[in-house]
Amino acid sequence: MTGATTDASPAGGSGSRSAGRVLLPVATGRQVRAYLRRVMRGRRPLLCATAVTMIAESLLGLVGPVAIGWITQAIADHRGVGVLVGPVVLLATSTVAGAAAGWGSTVLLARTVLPAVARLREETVAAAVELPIDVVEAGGAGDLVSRVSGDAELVSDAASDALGSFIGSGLAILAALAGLAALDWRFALAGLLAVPIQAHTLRWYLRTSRPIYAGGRVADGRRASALLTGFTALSTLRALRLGASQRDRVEAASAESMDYEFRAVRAATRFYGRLNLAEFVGLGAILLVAYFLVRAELVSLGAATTAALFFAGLFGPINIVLGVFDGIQQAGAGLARLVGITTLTGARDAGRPAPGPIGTAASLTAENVSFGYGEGPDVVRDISLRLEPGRQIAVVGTTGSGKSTLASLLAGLRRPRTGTAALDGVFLEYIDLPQHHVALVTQETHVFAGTIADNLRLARPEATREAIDDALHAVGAHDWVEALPDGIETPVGGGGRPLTASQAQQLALARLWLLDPPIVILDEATAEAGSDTARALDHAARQVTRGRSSVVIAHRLGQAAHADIVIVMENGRVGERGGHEELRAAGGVYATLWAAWSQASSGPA
Ligand SMILES: Nc1ncnc2c1ncn2[C@@H]1O[C@H](COP(=O)(O)OP(=O)(O)OP(=O)(O)O)[C@@H](O)[C@H]1O
Repeated sequence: MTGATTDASPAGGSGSRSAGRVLLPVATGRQVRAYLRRVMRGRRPLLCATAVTMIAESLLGLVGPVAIGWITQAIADHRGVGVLVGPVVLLATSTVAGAAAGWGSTVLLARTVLPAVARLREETVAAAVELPIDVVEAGGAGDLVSRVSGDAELVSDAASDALGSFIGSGLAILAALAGLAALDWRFALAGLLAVPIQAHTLRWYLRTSRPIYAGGRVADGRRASALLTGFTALSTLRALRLGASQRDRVEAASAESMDYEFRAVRAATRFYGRLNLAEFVGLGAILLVAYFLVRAELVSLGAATTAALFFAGLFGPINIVLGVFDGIQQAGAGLARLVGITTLTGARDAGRPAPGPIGTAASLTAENVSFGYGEGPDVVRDISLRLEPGRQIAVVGTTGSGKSTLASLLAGLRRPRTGTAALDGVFLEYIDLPQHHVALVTQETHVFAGTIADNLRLARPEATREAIDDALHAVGAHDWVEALPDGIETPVGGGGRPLTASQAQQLALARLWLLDPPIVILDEATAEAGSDTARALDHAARQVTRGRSSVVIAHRLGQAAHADIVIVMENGRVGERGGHEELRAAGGVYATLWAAWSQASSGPA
């Protein structure tokens, strides 16, 4: 099992604990490097071509100062205008060629790096979608959202912008230093006086800003979690008048996040201030050296001008390179959080047995499955069952006995604490998107923003009009959908036409019909027993389970009468197990429940 949310994540990434919550893991430096090597594999030729055009761009950038130096010298020597033609043509050509090389390097960089960033985004979103619910719950959905949005944005910006500037400016610096040395080694030496100050400043800045950025990203995740909790639990918070305390939580998370931002800005201001000092020292030294060298006639005035221009021309690239560390540090913190998500599925895949083909006649088994929420006690205890192809198991029990929890374990949405849930012998957590094999309809059905047809085509994008009508007929929703002004094209969900709970449930069942999975698990409890709605939903449920293997959480006891096996849950355990008639005859808990049910309702539907 991948206990992904503990401090020592299974993949070795470090999870962080905050305010009692264990956040999703953050990848280690080694994991990030391994990930980068993997995504950049096969892109080496493009990367080399990018580097070559960047070097060309930087070298061409040096031609300008050299040409201006020649021109200055020619004017100082009172030479004829004809002498200027060569340097001027060189200046113009190098400018055009430099612009072309700059364009080429930008295009190549985009082709090299942007697909890698896109892949990182895709992989992390895919990994995030596959995370078991308990991992997301423990880590906080907000943290996950902030990773796949904010962190992905930082990495994308750094890769497409900062990285290019970093490489280009780094090369420009090297070339300019070489140019300085070529003019006179003493110029290079004078310019190098700035380096110790810059190196010290950079070391100080990296040491200071790394924890600020890492902490800031985590704080942003926490703020997103607090906000998301506020939105998703809005009605509960309002009903219980808990708005103020939730607002306090959001404010505290925002204050923490802002504190990190202030600290980052303070560090950056001091960083740039110290860099200005380094420039002042370097340029002062070069001008001093130039003064003495020209006076001693060891270098020409033109060479001295070129040297000063070279050094002044270094300010921009140096500031860019050092400033880019800012972006790279932030992106590094974001990248570690993104790769942290992929380590969870990576750890799962490392232990994954090669799954054989899972057929449509697969059998679903649970062996000694136990589960509890968070660090709480087990609410499902030591349950074993086997669902044979085409058979139906009904699970009954009092409220809170663990039925819905068992349903989510059998659907692979949650992972057992101990024991295993498997499909044809393959553990559910080793199967990509087990919903393709096992589909679950829960008590909370989400109506997605879009038309009714859009909602149904989520299950099968290529579904024809006829297929959609069939599905609606099967679940008994065809008539009310047809009666809507735009039929299946009527907008529903998020601002669209409101649907009743049982209509939403019917749409969920129609989606299931289109999805056509071999195994279905039904855990819906929208309708009051004995009502017309209950009868309609029971009919729809029977339609979608016909010919399939199914587990029906029988919130209305009448649903159990048609099952091959009935399991009675008591306090998380299997209390009784057997056929409907067999259990009725046994005179135990089920018989009592059934008698009460039959009396209270107008009879089984
Ligand atoms: N997300 C959760 N976090 C913590 N505890 C939970 C969570 N969901 C359920 N529980 C607890 O687990 C136990 C089993 O709940 P479960 O919903 O599985 O029971 P159930 O038999 O399906 O109940 P019902 O018929 O009311 O839906 C209950 O004590 C419940 O309070």
